[in-house]
Amino acid sequence: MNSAHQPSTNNQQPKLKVCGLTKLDQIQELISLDVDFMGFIFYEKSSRYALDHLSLKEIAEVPHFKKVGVFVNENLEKIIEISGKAGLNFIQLHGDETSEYIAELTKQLNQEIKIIKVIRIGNQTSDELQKTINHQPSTVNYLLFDTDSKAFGGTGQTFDWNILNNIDIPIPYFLSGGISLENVHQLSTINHQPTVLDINSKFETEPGIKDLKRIKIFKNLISNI
Ligand SMILES: O=C(O)c1ccccc1N[C@@H]1O[C@H](COP(=O)(O)O)[C@@H](O)[C@H]1O
Repeated sequence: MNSAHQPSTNNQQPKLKVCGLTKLDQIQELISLDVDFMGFIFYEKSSRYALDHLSLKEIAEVPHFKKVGVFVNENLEKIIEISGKAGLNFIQLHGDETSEYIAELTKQLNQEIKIIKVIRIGNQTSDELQKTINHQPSTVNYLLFDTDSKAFGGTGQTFDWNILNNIDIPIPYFLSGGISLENVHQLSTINHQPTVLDINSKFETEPGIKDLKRIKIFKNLISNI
């Protein structure tokens, strides 16, 4: 990754990703709402594991061109197989995937599929975080910042967004981790705005069941940012 890249403020209106989808009728409604990215979790330990509710064929037939598959330390063959059968457009690597792993995945993956690498933020310093960012391979298309946890993600916990003001983020990024109707106004404290806001557990009535009313309100709120 080119660390000499100048930071940009990205004043564009953020796009929206809704993650942890498990129900076809809800997916249809979200498509009608023009949600930009649809997230499916392919991590068996998640309470939002897509394949407990949907088949790969059903996901492939979802008429949307920004379908994101979320994987945690998964073996490469499985990612290649699922991404092909489910017609994924983005792979979100939410575990501890190394540069070597990402390089190998990029070689084997359909070249049209984009890679989102998650960086989980815990108690690292901004210098440590910057190093992690700078060491990502150039084949990573987007970063995603989420709160660190033993469960890897989907906890509804936020991290201190201030740390993003102390680092250079050289490529577009997704912001996630407990984003809600209650805290979205604090986005204005971030200098370099995220390209995509990734919402999940704070917009659910139970894991995998989305609260569409709240998502509509959120979408309206961010379209006025
Ligand atoms: O949602 C999950 O169950 C999950 C499990 C393992 C890895 C990632 C997971 N979801 C991702 O977590 C973030 C933040 O979610 P939340 O808003 O804090 O609930 C989001 O990127 C999901 O893609």
